[in-house]
Amino acid sequence: MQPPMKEANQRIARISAHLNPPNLQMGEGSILEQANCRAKGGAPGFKVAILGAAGGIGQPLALLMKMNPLVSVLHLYDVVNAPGVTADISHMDTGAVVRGFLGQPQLESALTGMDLVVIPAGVPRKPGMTRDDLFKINAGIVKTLCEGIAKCCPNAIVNLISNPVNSTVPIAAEVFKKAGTYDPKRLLGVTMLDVVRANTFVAEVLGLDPREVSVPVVGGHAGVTILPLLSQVKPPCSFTSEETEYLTKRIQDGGTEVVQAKAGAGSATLSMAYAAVKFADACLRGLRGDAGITECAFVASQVTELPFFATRVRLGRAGAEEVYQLGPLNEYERVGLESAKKELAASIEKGISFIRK
Ligand SMILES: NC(=O)C1=CN([C@@H]2O[C@H](COP(=O)(O)OP(=O)(O)OC[C@H]3O[C@@H](n4cnc5c(N)ncnc54)[C@H](O)[C@@H]3O)[C@@H](O)[C@H]2O)C=CC1
Ligand SMILES: O=C([O-])CC(=O)C(=O)O
Repeated sequence: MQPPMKEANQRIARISAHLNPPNLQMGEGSILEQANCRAKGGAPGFKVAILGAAGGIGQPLALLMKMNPLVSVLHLYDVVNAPGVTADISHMDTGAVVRGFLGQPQLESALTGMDLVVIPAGVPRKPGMTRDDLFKINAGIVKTLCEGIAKCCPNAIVNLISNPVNSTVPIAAEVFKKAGTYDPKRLLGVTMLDVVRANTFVAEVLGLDPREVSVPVVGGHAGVTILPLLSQVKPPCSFTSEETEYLTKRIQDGGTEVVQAKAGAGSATLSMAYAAVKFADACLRGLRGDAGITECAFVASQVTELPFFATRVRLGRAGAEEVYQLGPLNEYERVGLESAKKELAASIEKGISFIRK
């Protein structure tokens, strides 16, 4: 039976009133709450926030997270354009309820209650720049966002993408220490794109499907600190010294390859969103209690003398529950490790002193 005309008109008026752009800047009164819809995000799953959700990485990342069945609530935060991205993504007929948050005054609402916070906020490189050149701007952005996390969701797992990762992870750790909320297991620098690239490039050389290949990449996430362990590739295989040289360099320079190809229009966004979702999904499966989830990440570590280092970690309910050792290295990798540690030490120190100064 059709509702009476007056009631139907009222219902339409009530919903369309909430589709005005200002009301899409959701926080307290989300579009769903205001329109009194039945969906409240109560489906089983995890609550995930993306900080920097309107950016080159943030948008495809939001799209892919909205498709992830482990996500029940997806908060999209940015200092620009969050309402538009939120409106767009929220029309996808997948399970996660999407809410948007715009600007610093809505950061706390964006973060409250989150299980996982993914951070791709900050400026990307242009040709000729190193990742370290981004420190000046991104250090402050990461600091502010992590202060919000310490206050509103101190137990959330944090996936930090913003560059330079080798310094932003130490920055985040210092912010959390200052706030008294630091749990090293819950702070993970995302180096998954290095692994994704390594799998792809190694598969190309071997003539295999990249899905069958697994390459551990250790160290950090910039230039020589990115150290693929080609002696530990699965399935077991061997490389000529030319192949080793070519693959190591290509993996280390993968980011620069994209920056140059984009010629001023930014750095890797689509492959990064893919890698970020692959990593976030592993974290969520760990949170759910799945056994045997391992990925490489840049974490607090005792594997070397440095306080942070990327190796394979086991992901569980508490985050990075176990940090694996490097395993046997060949001579080429031992030399690479020394160069990686030298640069890493300086980048880590730079991040720490940014907060302690
Ligand atoms: N870890 C990794 O493997 C990779 C890291 N990156 C890094 O990810 C970062 C983002 O890259 P893109 O998405 O390409 O840049 P983008 O410029 O396209 O997007 C960044 C977004 O962050 C937002 N933002 C700026 N300040 C913010 C704040 N205080 N709070 C919240 N959001 C803020 C911007 O409004 C923008 O929407 C860069 O630092 C880049 O170097 C990029 C690729 C790989
Ligand atoms: O190269 C960049 O600036 C972005 C990045 O970290 C990557 O693509 O690996």
